[in-house]
Amino acid sequence: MQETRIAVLGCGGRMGRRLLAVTLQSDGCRLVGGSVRSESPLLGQDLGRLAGHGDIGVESSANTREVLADCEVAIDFTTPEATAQHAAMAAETGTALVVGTTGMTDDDLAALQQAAERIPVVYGRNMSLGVNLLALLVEQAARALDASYDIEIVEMHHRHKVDAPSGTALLLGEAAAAGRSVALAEVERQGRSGITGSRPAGEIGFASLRGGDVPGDHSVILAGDGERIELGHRASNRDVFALGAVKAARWVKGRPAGLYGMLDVLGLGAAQQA
Ligand SMILES: NC(=O)C1=CN([C@@H]2O[C@H](COP(=O)(O)OP(=O)(O)OC[C@H]3O[C@@H](n4cnc5c(N)ncnc54)[C@H](OP(=O)(O)O)[C@@H]3O)[C@@H](O)[C@H]2O)C=CC1
Ligand SMILES: O=C(O)C1=N[C@H](C(=O)O)C[C@H](O)C1
Repeated sequence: MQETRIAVLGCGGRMGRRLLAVTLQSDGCRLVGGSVRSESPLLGQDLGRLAGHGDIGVESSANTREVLADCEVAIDFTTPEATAQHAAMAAETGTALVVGTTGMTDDDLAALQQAAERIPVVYGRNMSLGVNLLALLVEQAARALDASYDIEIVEMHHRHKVDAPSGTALLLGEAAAAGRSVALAEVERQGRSGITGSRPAGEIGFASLRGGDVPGDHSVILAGDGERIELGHRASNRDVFALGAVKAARWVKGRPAGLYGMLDVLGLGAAQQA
């Protein structure tokens, strides 16, 4: 099989470095570029060194357009603003995209959708096999149980995470809401404090914890009278996300333009779930 030429946008970040390393170690992949911001102290660094390997003779660049033009698939785990700009550029260069950035606004998502009219884009708020399987189980459990079972979603992440609830928590909330055939926006409750009143039936609650170096823990609790069901996932390192992203990069190469989700990549179902 032909090699997939991959570039990593935001290659100096926590995920960026693991994406470099996993791409370098993956059969059928060639790491051909990486971008950093023009102000970054990591500009011009060898990508192999950034990944914790030996030098590979490819340096980080602040010329994102050139990086995009030189690869077949770009993987983007940066910030919502940067991802929206990268999507517009990738549509111009005709480069396929794999996006893992969370905290995207409706406008940022619209930029991804617009790009997906011209290029194939995989968008996944969690690239691990386990979380995507968990989302299917949550949907099934929420469908099987009536609204006398209260659904609460708890997530914990490292102290550096800037968005809450996590993209994964929202993905799991959407899965639970789909199981109940309601829109999440109609029933979600993000955080509680003060005199909140008693809990309305049907609410889907979110709680976010931050601390230490936790790569990502998620629990979905379905609490009824006399029993409680807990479905959960714990990532023990970031490679589980990077491996999913590189798998998506290999999968998306050569696909028609469109917005795809990790369920498509993982072959877990026809649903378009990002
Ligand atoms: N979908 C999934 O499976 C996962 C998603 N994520 C998401 O990925 C994102 C990144 O997470 P994480 O790696 O922890 O965060 P980091 O802050 O460590 O990394 C983000 C990187 O993007 C860089 N960056 C920002 N703007 C640009 C730009 N215009 N051009 C090039 N680089 C840019 C930053 O550079 P600088 O430092 O110079 O500002 C930084 O190095 C988050 O949204 C997170 O939620 C994380 C893990 C898994
Ligand atoms: O910022 C992170 O680290 C993570 N972000 C994603 C999210 O917001 O769900 C995925 C993973 O949990 C790690």
